[in-house]
Amino acid sequence: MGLTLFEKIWNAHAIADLGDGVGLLLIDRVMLHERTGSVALESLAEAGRPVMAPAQIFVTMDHIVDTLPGRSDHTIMPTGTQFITATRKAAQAAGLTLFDIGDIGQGIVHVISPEQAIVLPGVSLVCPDSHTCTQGAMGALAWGIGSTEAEHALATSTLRVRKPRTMRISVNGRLGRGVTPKDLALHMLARFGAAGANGCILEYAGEAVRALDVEARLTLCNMATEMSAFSAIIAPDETVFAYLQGRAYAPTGIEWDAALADWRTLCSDADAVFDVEHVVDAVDIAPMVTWGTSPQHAVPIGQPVPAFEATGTRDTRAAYDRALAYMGIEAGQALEALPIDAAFIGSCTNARLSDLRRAAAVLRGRHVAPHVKAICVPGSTRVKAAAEAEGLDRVFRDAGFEWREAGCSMCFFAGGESFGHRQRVVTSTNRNFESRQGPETRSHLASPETVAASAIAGMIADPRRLGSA
Ligand SMILES: CC(C)[C@H](C(=O)O)[C@@H](O)C(=O)O
Ligand code: SF4
Repeated sequence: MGLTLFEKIWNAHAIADLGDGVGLLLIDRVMLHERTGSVALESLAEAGRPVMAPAQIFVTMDHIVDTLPGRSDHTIMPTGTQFITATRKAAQAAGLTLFDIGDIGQGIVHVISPEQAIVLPGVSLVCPDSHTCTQGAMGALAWGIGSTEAEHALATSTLRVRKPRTMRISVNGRLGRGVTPKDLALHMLARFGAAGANGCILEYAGEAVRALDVEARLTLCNMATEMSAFSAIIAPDETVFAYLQGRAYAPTGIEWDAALADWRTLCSDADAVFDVEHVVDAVDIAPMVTWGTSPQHAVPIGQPVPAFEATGTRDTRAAYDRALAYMGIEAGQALEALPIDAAFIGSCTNARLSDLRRAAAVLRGRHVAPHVKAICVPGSTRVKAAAEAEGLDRVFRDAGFEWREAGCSMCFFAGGESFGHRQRVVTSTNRNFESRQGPETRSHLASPETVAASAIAGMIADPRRLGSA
């Protein structure tokens, strides 16, 4: 029987079989950010244990750092500065690579890693952050861990891992005009549910996935954690290899040639067997938006809020009622044309250059509705610089968007900056949980072009109706 891509990478990193389905794996890269990384680094230093392989550890400032222009170590979050300074101090003391405030390499951890070829096909990479699954789009085994596990990985370059079950979702056909990988991810969440990939390593395959560029694949894999997957992975191909060549940490010369030969073997064998298989048809998918407080609460924009009976058995009646009450909407109500207070383009899901380009194409020559607070936060300082080099910042600013420094920003309200009480936000992020973007904020997840179209309309809008100006 053939092997899945996951099994090939697992076998290449297995040091010992610890029994009961648990293996000890070699860890090639650890990525850290100031929110959870500081905890791991400090605790390790307190225990007097050194980092085993400092050259394989990369640290960035993204979660707590302000994204306001002219930022410094000072943050709106009262205790935020401590996280930043502690992370810097610990990273410097341990001799780690640090992408600090003001550094071109700074940005959201899952954006800067592919951007600098820190993550490569076939490597094992961990980060104390649940969206580490994003990086599986490069053909790596990359997954989110806790701070204690991060400590272990830092000290030993190994980790105990329970072998996940395997799942493959094959996406046939091609996505239609104006339909994005974010819509595909939300479509799958609506169909399979927030527990749909429970603990599985989820391989995305099929014609529609092969056709995606690297940034689109990153968006798709980003939301696997919202389906409770262990992680996601896509077999690396020429699209990925071309993207990586020449980037900062990519191999060069004969090492590149050797790596390429190895990477070309990284795919699931034709006779590999997965524990679970699903097939999705890309042509069936329309631009999506969420109506509730879980990413699984997603519907095509043109459809009304579904009745409880139509949502399957995933929510209890009480949870469904609570979600609607929280969101201030009713069953059967149209989502399209629902008035909004704010629009947010940012996050590790949808703040790469291609996302900003597509949103800018919607915004060009238009202006956001007067009552809408609209913010764009590039995913990394490099994305910001590249966007500015082609004038996208002007498009956003002229349209009435704030143009920010790179970071997680208002994807995740952690006591810092936020949208106002009960504000309705259309957002390109990945989580619409209660109070995710501020006190009792009402978040509607969507693609960057849907966020842009909605900002202009002042209400939830289908970007296909607006098109490029
Ligand atoms: C703060 C961090 C640990 C958290 C995560 O793990 O994902 C955050 O990034 C999020 O998106 O909720
Ligand atoms: S952008 Fe949002 S989802 Fe991504 S790592 Fe930051 S807080 Fe988490």
